Amino acid sequence: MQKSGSSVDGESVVRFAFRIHKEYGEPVRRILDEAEFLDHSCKPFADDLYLYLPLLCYPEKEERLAIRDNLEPLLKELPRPKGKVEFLSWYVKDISFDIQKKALTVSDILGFSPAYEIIGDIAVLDDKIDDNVNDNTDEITDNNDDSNSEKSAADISEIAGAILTAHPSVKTVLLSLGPISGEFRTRDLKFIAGIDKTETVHKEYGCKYKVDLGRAYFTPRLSTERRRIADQIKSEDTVIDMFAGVGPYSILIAKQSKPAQIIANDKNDAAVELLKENIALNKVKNVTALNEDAAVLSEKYAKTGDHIIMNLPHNACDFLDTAVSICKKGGTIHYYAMTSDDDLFDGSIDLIRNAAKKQGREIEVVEKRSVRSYAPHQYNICLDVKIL
Ligand SMILES: C[S@@+](CC[C@H](N)C(=O)[O-])C[C@H]1O[C@@H](n2cnc3c(N)ncnc32)[C@H](O)[C@@H]1O
Repeated sequence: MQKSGSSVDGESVVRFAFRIHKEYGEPVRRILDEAEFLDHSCKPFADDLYLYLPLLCYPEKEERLAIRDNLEPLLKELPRPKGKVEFLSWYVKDISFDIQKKALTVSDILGFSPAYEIIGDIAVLDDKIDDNVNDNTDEITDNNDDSNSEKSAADISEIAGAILTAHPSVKTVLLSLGPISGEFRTRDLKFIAGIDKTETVHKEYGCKYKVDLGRAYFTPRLSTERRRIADQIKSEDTVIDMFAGVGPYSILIAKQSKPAQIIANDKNDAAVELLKENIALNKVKNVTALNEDAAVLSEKYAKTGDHIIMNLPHNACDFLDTAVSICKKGGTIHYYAMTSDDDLFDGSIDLIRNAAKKQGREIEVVEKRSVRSYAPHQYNICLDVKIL
């Protein structure tokens, strides 16, 4: 990276800017942010036509080429902005940006860091928010040590107030009364502050998911994992999402990878209702929503899937016979499980090999991943396994 000439003048600072037509602003901002070029200490601004994004520095030639390679396909996909578009240089120097005032965080207000998770405009308070605590992604904010379950009602309402102050976009604070549990992986929630509701719309990688946290499973913590799977899907593929929930794998795949067809199934009626709404909300056409027990999928979909997604980590093993039977020769099963560090992968691989063997098939393990930690020495893993 080359150093940009920058100077501070009271409330503003001079930076290199990335200038792009306003209608392309959000996806471009995301790509530059992912490439870690955005200077978050300054406020982006727009004039009549263009958005100016503050850069930490002027990228080196190779970095500029990489940014261009990432942006060009995306810009081609988006509709051309209306009105006259001048193709000016993306990089402009000596642009003055206002400095972002540092917002108060929840721990600034409270003096400690409670555990909570934000989904859409709802914050869920709990020290065991999900199937998966001790997660090392950054989608949980201020999630450190404390157990909210041991706090008094007054403490809880003080925490809720701090969350509402520190996150102006949060409209509702709920308290999770226990872990995610049961066949449909849902949780009991208690309303604490703001607007009394459990429904919201969560945005992720350009997709919108309507969720109802009381009636169907959803976690934002798997966003990177969902993207990893979507990156493997090709346009001619058939994808079978056996435990689709409200559709975060299927819809991202439909939008990003545009495969021939996606069968998205869940046994929970409420999840499938939301899945259908999410298909409409995201305007994806190639997703078929089913409301079945996954065990019956082999009747209709024998040997049709190029990718079988088995995101039911606590008991995906019970559905391996079905998964093998609906997987085409050479197709891939994405198998999620909860395992401990004394046997992260081998036991699960044996289960998949045995299920394949029963149907006269062999396996090839393509990838073994620890997706996130779940409890001390316990991990949520994913195995990508070809069924030959
Ligand atoms: C861990 S959640 C994953 C949902 C979704 N893939 C996601 O990432 O948000 C597992 C889902 O499997 C569904 N499920 C549980 N048992 C099932 C079965 N026998 N057949 C189909 N779906 C089932 C639950 O209702 C739940 O939505």
